[in-house]
Order: sequence, then structure tokens, then C-alpha cells
Amino acid sequence: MTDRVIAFDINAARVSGAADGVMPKASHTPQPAPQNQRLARAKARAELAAAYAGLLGAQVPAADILEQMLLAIGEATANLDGAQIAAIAPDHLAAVLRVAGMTASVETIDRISPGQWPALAQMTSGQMVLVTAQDGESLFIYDTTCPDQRAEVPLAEFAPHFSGRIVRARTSLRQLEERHTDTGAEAHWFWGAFRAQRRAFVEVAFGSLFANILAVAVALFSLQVYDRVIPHQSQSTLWVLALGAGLALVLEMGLKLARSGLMDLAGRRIELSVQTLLMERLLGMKANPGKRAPSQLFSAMREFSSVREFFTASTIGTLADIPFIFVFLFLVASIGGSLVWVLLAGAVLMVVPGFLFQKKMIALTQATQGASTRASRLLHEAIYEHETVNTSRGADRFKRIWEELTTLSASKSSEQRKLASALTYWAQMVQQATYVAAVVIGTYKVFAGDFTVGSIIAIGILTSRTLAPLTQLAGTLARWSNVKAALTGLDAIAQADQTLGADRQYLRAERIEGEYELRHLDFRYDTDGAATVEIPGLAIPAGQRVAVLGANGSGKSTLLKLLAGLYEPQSGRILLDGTDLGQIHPRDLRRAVGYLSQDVRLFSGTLRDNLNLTQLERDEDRLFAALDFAGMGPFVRSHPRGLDLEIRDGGEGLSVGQRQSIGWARLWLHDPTVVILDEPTAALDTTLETTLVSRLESWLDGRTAIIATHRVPILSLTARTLILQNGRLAVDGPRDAVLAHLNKSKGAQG
Ligand SMILES: Nc1ncnc2c1ncn2[C@@H]1O[C@H](COP(=O)(O)OP(=O)(O)OP(=O)(O)O)[C@@H](O)[C@H]1O
Repeated sequence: MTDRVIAFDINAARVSGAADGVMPKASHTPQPAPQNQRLARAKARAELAAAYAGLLGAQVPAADILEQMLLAIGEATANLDGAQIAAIAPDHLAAVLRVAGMTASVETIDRISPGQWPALAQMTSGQMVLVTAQDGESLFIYDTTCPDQRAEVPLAEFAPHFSGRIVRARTSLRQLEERHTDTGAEAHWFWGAFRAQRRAFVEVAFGSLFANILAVAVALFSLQVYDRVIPHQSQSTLWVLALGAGLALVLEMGLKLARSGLMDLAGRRIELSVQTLLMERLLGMKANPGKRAPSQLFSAMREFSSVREFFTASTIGTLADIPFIFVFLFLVASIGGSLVWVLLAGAVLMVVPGFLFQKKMIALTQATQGASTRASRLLHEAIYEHETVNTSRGADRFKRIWEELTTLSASKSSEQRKLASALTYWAQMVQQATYVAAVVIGTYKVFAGDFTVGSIIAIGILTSRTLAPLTQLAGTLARWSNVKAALTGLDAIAQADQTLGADRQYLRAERIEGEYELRHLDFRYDTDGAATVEIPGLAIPAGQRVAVLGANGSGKSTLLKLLAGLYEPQSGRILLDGTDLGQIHPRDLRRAVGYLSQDVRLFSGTLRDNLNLTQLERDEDRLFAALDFAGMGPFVRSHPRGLDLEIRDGGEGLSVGQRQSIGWARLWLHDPTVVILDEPTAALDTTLETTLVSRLESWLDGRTAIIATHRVPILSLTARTLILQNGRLAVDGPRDAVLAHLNKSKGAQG
């Protein structure tokens, strides 16, 4: 039995039970179904899960859930023989509901009661149904075949076929917050992660408080020894005091160890959440051309290491100790009275230069980082474009720039290091000087009979303990400029315009037919420059195949990127099926619009990985069908490594033509309703091009196709021709008429 879109098929459940010859069993193992049947079942379950999510107030299209489900099944069955998708288990449904932002779990219930619903229930036949509610002895079951989408089934009829397992989801607290509270500003991408760990920091603060109180023990020990033990020569008191001090020291160390363990854990959690967020933002960035150089993004991400190093246990430990300086100062005041002013003056003198030189440090850091960003871009080019550098005899230029950048960054970073060391040495010197001053003043007080020797010793020890965190603070301030510069760079990534705006409500479109309309379109790379593409109006009906012709640089690729939704026009609108491209949910847009760029990029990994970038393809037959479509099948079948062919770092491993074929295979697997092709056969040999064109004849049926090309064979697929001239539409008409006109004007010129 296969699932249908309808929620509950009690007759099917009965038949299944009858076929077994017994009443349906709780643990039913469905027979492995053929691929398309399994896919149909997956689709039906995805729709069920989408309906369930909808009941809980979350609008998630079934197509999204299906993708997540296939991913979940893939992971769960990766180790099974032949990766057989035997059933989409309740666990997978719970997993996809969790991905949709809910909390979901699989539960086994032994009594059916109204409080359990709405939930997805598993029948003994394996079928899943969505029970929306229970009214006494009746259950309401989601059923798209019924007029009001639900069927009323008596409990007595339902219960014998119910396996007892349900998938129950609840709206998560986060979703509730998003829906119902005006949370105001979004938490900061970096400091917000600290807030999430505030409990750990509160514990660290408590640990620091106790550790610092214990740290007083040595000072008190000295005071007692000099003032009480030595005058009375009492050995037993000495040992009791020593034991107490020893105990305090061990406890202090234990506390500090626990504190650093806690901070380390919090640090790792913060790093994980921040790094994940940064990668998410980096991948989700809008492709605004020219806004940010890739090398800047690259080095900003790399600079995260300086942030990580800064926020290690030792820095946070130092900062955590600073508030307790006041505990020591209080103690000094109670032992030494006005002597505390000497310590206060010392403390201020120690840290002031660190603050004063912050600006200079930041300027030096920016200069160093600027040079190192350029150096890493140069390095990248020298390595990846090694052949071009050599064949175009550019090696000397590369050497010169490398030397210049190295000189600049070495001199700036040495200046920075010198300043940082000077600040640290200054702090150390002031600390020692404060100690000397405190002892000198203390000695005068001893002469005057106001102080005991024990007090001087205790104050000496307390001076060192009070000022020690400030010496470290001076070092920390010197490193802060690096962190600040790194955070500013990362800020640009974290705050970059995202394809999927968090505060936007997009329109969800299960299916996009592919009807385009352009209104007063104006796009320019340079906002102050001339328009690269300027089209007052253009309509492309769904299913039409259009060729875009034009000289080099006339704006064909740019127009295609605009139509694919990769770029946003500065003014004017692009409507797809009557909806502005910017309004359609990016997931739906990407699902419906396939884009094959002029330059197909491969990624390091295997050929299989490169075909299956979505990770949704589990079927090798489909991968080979795609390769056959693109003319790569025979090559891969005869290759000793087949689909496991390794693509090297930087995407090398296949010829330019083969890479274009991979692009075609990816497109075939994607199966979109709109295909946007930029010079799609430019790298293919004529035989393959002819074969591909004949295959496309049927494959393009029912799809809207917009093809930029300089090649004649591919034109036979199209019905309409647009010619661009300096970004403007010069010609628009039926293919044959346009081509005849072009040939005639060429003939006239000849
Ligand atoms: N990323 C970019 N930043 C700035 N200008 C760009 C960028 N990409 C293209 N251009 C400019 O836009 C204009 C149109 O380029 P486009 O790539 O759309 O032309 P094309 O018609 O596809 O050319 P070809 O036939 O050579 O592929 C060109 O003048 C080009 O210099």
C-alpha cells in the first residue's frame, strides 16, 4: 500500500490488515517500493507534514519539507545496503518538523485521548495520517478528498488500525517570540552569542569572587607571622597558619581551574555559534557586484582567529579579576589607611597609556591588515593562476608587489609590536615602582610607630596582587586593536544584505510557470555610470524559448543574471508569474529557476559530490542519466574511478568542455521550470552540441528558456530572438524573421 495525499484511508488500512491474515500489527515493515513509488510516498508525507505545520501556524511549503526529508532519509539510510529507502519513518517526520523550527518528538501512546491531537499518527499498515482533533468518540482526520478537508472517523474504527505511535510537534518558544513579541533590535551577531552564555559567566564571576577572597590568605598569613608568631615564637600557631594558607592556596587553584574550564566551554560554544552564523551569512549574501572584494571577505573570515585568541580563558580570567581589585584596595585601606592612595595612583598610571594609544594601535593594525589582505589575494592569484602568470611573463610584477607588501606589513607590524611591548613594560615598571613607594611610605610609618613590620609585608603582597591584573590588562589593551579590526571586518559579513531577509515576509510559490515581465528595467554596475542594461518593457510568456544575441559586452550575461534573480535592478521591476522577483521566497525561486553560467565551476570533492551539490540525489541511475544527457556518460563509465573521480582543490580535474557538460548534468538533475543559459554550448564540440540540441528539443518542452548565445545550432531551439546593443533592446522578433533580416543586412554590407 502506498500513501496517498489524503490523510486517512481506512479501507486501505483494513485491506492491508486482511491481507496479512491477522489484525494489522503495530510494527509493520513496508516492502521496498520502486524509486518513483517511494518518491510519491515521500511527497505525500511531506504534504502531510506541511499541513501539520500549517495547523501550528508555520507556513512551510511541502517542497521544502520534501527536500529536508530526503536529506534526513539519506543520512539515516546511508549505511544500509543499496541505500534503500524502505519507509519514511516517523523519526524523519519529526526531524523535518524540527528543521521547520518546531519542537517535535515521536511518542508511543497507549490510550487515545483528545489532548494528544493534533498529531501525525502511524497506522499499523505504516500509513501516516494527520489527526486534527478528537470530539468524544470521533476523530477528525485531514483528508484533501473531503469538502472541508477533514473526515470524521469513529474512534472504534480508527483504534484497531492505530499503531500507537504519533509524531507530535509544538511551536517552539523561538517561533512564538518571533510571532508574538516585538523583540526590537536583533541580537548582535557576536555579543549576542555571549549573552547566550551568560549563565557560565555568572558562575565565572562567583568563582572569581571566591578565588580572590582566598588570595588574601597569604597576605594575612604574613601579617600574623611577623606580628604575632615571631614576637611570641609560637611554632604551633605558625603551623596552623601555614596549614590554613596552604589550604586556601589549593582551594584557590581548584577554583581557578574550574573557572578556566567553564570559560573554555563557553568560549567553544560561542565560537561554534558565531562561526556557524558567519558562514550562513556569507553563503546567504546577496550577489551585489562590486560591493565587497572576495579577498576582503576571505581575510575577514581568517581574522576570526585573532578574535578567538583574544577571548581565551586567560583574557577573560584577567577581566574577571579586575572588579576584585577593589576588594584588595579595601583591605589595603583597612591595614594601611591612606597608603591606599599610592596604589590607586599606580593603578591609574598603569592603564592610562593603554587607552591613550588605542587610536594609534588601531591605525597600525588597519595598515598591517590592509597589506596582508592584498598579499593573500596576490598569493591566491599566484597559486591558482600560476600558468597565466608564467605564460604572460607576469612573474616579475608579482615578485615586485609581493616584496612591497611584505615590506609594508613587516614594518607596520613591527611598529605595532614595539608599541605593545612598550605599553606592557610601562605597566610592569609602574607596578614595581608602586611597590617600592608603598614600602618606603610604610617604613616611615614604622619609624613613626604607626605600622608594624607585618603590615608592610602584607601591604607589599597585596600591592602585587592588586596590580597584577592591571599589568595583564595593559597587554590585553595592546591586543584589543587587532580584535577590533577583525570584528569590524566580520561585521561587514554579519550585517551584509542577505538574499533571505530576516525581517521579510516572502511569497511562497509551490510552482512557478515561468512568465516574465520586465518594466522600466535599469541596472548599472557603477551607480554613477551609464546603464549596463536598460529595458523599458518586455514580456516573455511561460514556456517560450528566447535567444538573446549581441556583441561582447552588450549586457547579455547581466540581463540573464537579473532574470535569474542574482542581481537586483536599481530601478524598474522584474515580474515572474506576475510577482516581483524580490517578493518570491529565494528557496522557491532557486528551485524553479535553473541558471547555467558561462563558466561552470567545480568544487573540490568527487564528481559525484559535484553533481549532487544539493545532497538530495541518492540514486546513481539518475546521476548517470544526467551524465548521459550531457554527453559525459561514456567518459565516466569508462573511467577507472567513475563517479568517484577526484576533482582537485580549485576545481581542476576536467576539461573546459567536460565542465560545461557537468553544468548541463546539474541542470538536468535540478529539473527547473525556467532555464537561463549563458553560452551553454560554447565549450562543447560540434558533435556533442548537435546531440545535446536534439535532446533539448524535448527536454525544454513546457519550460521557459532564455539563452544567450553566439552559436547557431542552439538557435534552432528558440522561437524568439532578442538582440542587445549597449544594454538596450535593439531587436525583438520571431527567430526566422530576425535571422533573415540579419543575413540580409550582412549581405547588403558585403
Ligand atoms: N562584475 C562587473 N562589474 C562591473 N562591470 C561589469 C561586471 N560584469 C560585467 N560588467 C560590464 O558590463 C557590461 C556587460 O557585460 P556582460 O557580461 O553582461 O556582457 P555580455 O553581453 O554577456 O558579453 P559576452 O558576450 O562577452 O559574454 C560590460 O561592459 C562589462 O564591462
